[in-house]
Amino acid sequence: GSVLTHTGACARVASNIYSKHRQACTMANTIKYLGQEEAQHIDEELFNEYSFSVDQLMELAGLSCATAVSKGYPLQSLLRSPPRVLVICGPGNNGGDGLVCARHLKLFGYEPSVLYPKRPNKQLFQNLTTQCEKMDISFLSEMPEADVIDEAYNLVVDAIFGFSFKGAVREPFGDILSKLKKITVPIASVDIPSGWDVEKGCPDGIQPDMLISLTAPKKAANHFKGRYHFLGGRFVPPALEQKYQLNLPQYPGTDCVYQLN
Ligand SMILES: NC(=O)C1=CN([C@@H]2O[C@H](COP(=O)(O)OP(=O)(O)OC[C@H]3O[C@@H](n4cnc5c(N)ncnc54)[C@H](OP(=O)(O)O)[C@@H]3O)[C@@H](O)[C@H]2O)[C@@H](O)CC1
Ligand SMILES: [K+]
Repeated sequence: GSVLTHTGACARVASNIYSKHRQACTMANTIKYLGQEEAQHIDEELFNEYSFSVDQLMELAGLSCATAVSKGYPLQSLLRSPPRVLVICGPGNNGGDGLVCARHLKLFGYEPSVLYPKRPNKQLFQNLTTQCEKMDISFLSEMPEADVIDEAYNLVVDAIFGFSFKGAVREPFGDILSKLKKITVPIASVDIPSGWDVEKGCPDGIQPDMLISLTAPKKAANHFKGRYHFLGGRFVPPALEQKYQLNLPQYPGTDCVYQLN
């Protein structure tokens, strides 16, 4: 009896080790980290060939970001009450993801405030702004000092720049990023840590605690040293995934995020 039990236990341990090993190998070998141009091509293809609208994908991207935040920083774990979160939105679609994220964070019970200093003159972004305002999400008129952020907020969502960022940072974002370098509360970056080169990263840039890669990680994610790396944006059609050999991991059940580490 005891021999049989022992054999069974060994087989279970072995199969466990094997499946963990296989999981680790699949992870290490296959998920593709995209270059800037490749990320832009996939983006164009989703809209032009697959007929998605920006609103659709942005909603799923922003929902993924809010979900990842709630997994990494659950309401009951926050040190400051009320559960304030500062969401900083940039002038492109990364900023749009931030607005959607703020709205979902509010629905999840957080108290988001948005800083949105450069607003594009497009209906989509005006709508997202109105939706936030109607949900009593406050918009700040200027970037708070680093010590004020540390006192008032539990974390900062960085939705300033995504995969179209290029060149030297222009104002007012230079000032905003230099303040973000001084804060001690965690930063959760949407798609790419803002100010980082999309492929090479930025050793003296902001150092987020969380990165939410959308669609697929970008090469800059190789330089991410924070605690939580999530994959979100569960909207990639299998044919597109195959064409670009993205080798995305299997999202668990119906989850909209996958924790990479
Ligand atoms: N298919 C997908 O994968 C999906 C992608 N989605 C999301 O979209 C993101 C990509 O969005 P994007 O292409 O609109 O560009 P983004 O990175 O937000 O920045 C562009 C803005 O920044 C500005 N800017 C640039 N450089 C600058 C500088 N040095 N200093 C200052 N400003 C600078 C630039 O200004 P401009 O050069 O035009 O004056 C422009 O206004 C992607 O990362 C993901 O988050 C999801 O929503 C849905 C599905
Ligand atoms: K970002």
